[in-house]
Amino acid sequence: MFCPQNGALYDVISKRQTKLPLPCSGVSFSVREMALAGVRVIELAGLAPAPFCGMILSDFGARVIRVDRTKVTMAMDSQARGKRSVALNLKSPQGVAVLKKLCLQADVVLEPFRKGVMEKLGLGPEVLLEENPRLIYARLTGYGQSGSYAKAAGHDINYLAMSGLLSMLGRSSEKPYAPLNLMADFAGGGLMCTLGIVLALLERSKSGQGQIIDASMVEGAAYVGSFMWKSRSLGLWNRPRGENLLDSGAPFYDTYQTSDGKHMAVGAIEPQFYEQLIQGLGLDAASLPPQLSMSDWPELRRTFTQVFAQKTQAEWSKIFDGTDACVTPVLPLDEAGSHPHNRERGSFLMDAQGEVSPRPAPVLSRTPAHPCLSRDPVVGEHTRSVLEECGFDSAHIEQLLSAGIVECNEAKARL
Ligand SMILES: C[C@H](CCC[C@@H](C)[C@H]1CC[C@H]2[C@@H]3[C@H](O)C[C@@H]4C[C@H](O)CC[C@]4(C)[C@H]3C[C@H](O)[C@]12C)C(=O)SCCNC(=O)CCNC(=O)[C@H](O)C(C)(C)COP(=O)(O)OP(=O)(O)OC[C@H]1O[C@@H](n2cnc3c(N)ncnc32)[C@H](O)[C@@H]1OP(=O)(O)O
Repeated sequence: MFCPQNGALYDVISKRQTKLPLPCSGVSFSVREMALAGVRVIELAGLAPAPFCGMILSDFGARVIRVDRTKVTMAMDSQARGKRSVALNLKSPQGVAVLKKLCLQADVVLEPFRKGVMEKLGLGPEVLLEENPRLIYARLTGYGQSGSYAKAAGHDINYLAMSGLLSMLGRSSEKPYAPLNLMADFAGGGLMCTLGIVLALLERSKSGQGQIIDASMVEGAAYVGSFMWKSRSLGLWNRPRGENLLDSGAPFYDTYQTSDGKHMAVGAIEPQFYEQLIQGLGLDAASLPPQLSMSDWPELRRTFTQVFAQKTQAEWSKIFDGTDACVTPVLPLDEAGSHPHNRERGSFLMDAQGEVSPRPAPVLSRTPAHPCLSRDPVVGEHTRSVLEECGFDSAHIEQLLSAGIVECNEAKARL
């Protein structure tokens, strides 16, 4: 994979820095070819969702400047690749003036705070859009910019609960559980906000106008889950939680432990795939209850549980690989990248620190993302260079530094 910042190429498989033809185009490329090349983003440092949005934008070529607080030692942002960091005290008028100047030259400002915080700082949309009418002002919150909860604190599980979806997640006779902080923070939050920003950029290319994006994680998560609402008429969710086709109720849509304590995932919904599942398990279909006989699902699950427990995950993978039985190994994070299919596609990358993580998705054929693989920025590492690019002269920068309005940690970054 390629790092636009330092031009390095890293081969994920051999774990060596090397000059490889790029997996997508096979030829060298320049940063300008990425889809978001030239887009300038000001990301105000926040928790998981906004940093994810900033990382996606950076992966696809945007120049993301993350505005960190001063007097913090470590960034909370583990999704910082490709970003530059400016440490700026927004609780000072001079700090606000610096941010305004950065936003004058930006295409996007992304703020992760609860409703009203930016207005309190004198950095609300009215102010920034007045100064830069082309600015796309993205507001990523839990509950949105209106409504009785708008100013309430919360986290992924709260937003997922308010979306309606959490009520559907969990096994029969167990309480609802949140699938990590995936649904509201990331799917309905960071990713949905990214969609909003890209839509607004596209629209601006016709209108020349910026606009405000009110990205509520409650609404984003619910929107991602639209299928749940729109498929109720199909009878997919008529039974209690955990007793339906796709919520762990159906034995042919579930996971099973193997003899080596690992698991296999089974998704054999259609009859023609279910038939191959039964064959792979070595069972006689005639001796089993009908696939869709819900009252027999507990018995069918017991049968599948007993059979899967007889072989290792590798043995079952050997049996089911290459079939349409819809049976796959449940891979832990540190094995997903080395599975043959994922390796063949280069679905995971290794950065300069040897950390493996997913490559950006989706893959665009002509202008693919090429995430930066060098280390994450130190808080305030790029303060001086960013301010210089923005037109601050050295005397002004020194004054801001000595007044503690900004911090510059170039030296620390070189340690
Ligand atoms: C499930 C996830 C949450 C996962 C979080 C984990 C990833 C992290 C949680 C704990 C972290 C670890 C811990 O901190 C210890 C280590 C620390 C070390 O540095 C790093 C490693 C750690 C192990 C660290 C690792 C991880 O980071 C953790 C495990 C979620 O659900 S995230 C989604 C949360 N919700 C939202 O984002 C919705 C919108 N936001 C909000 O509702 C609020 O922001 C929120 C999240 C409720 C927080 O409320 P809070 O009162 O704290 O802030 P706000 O009201 O938004 O106001 C912000 C104030 O900050 C001022 N400000 C902002 N920028 C600056 C600046 N540059 N200079 C000066 N001041 C600034 C701003 O003016 C506001 O001030 P006021 O309050 O006075 O208005």
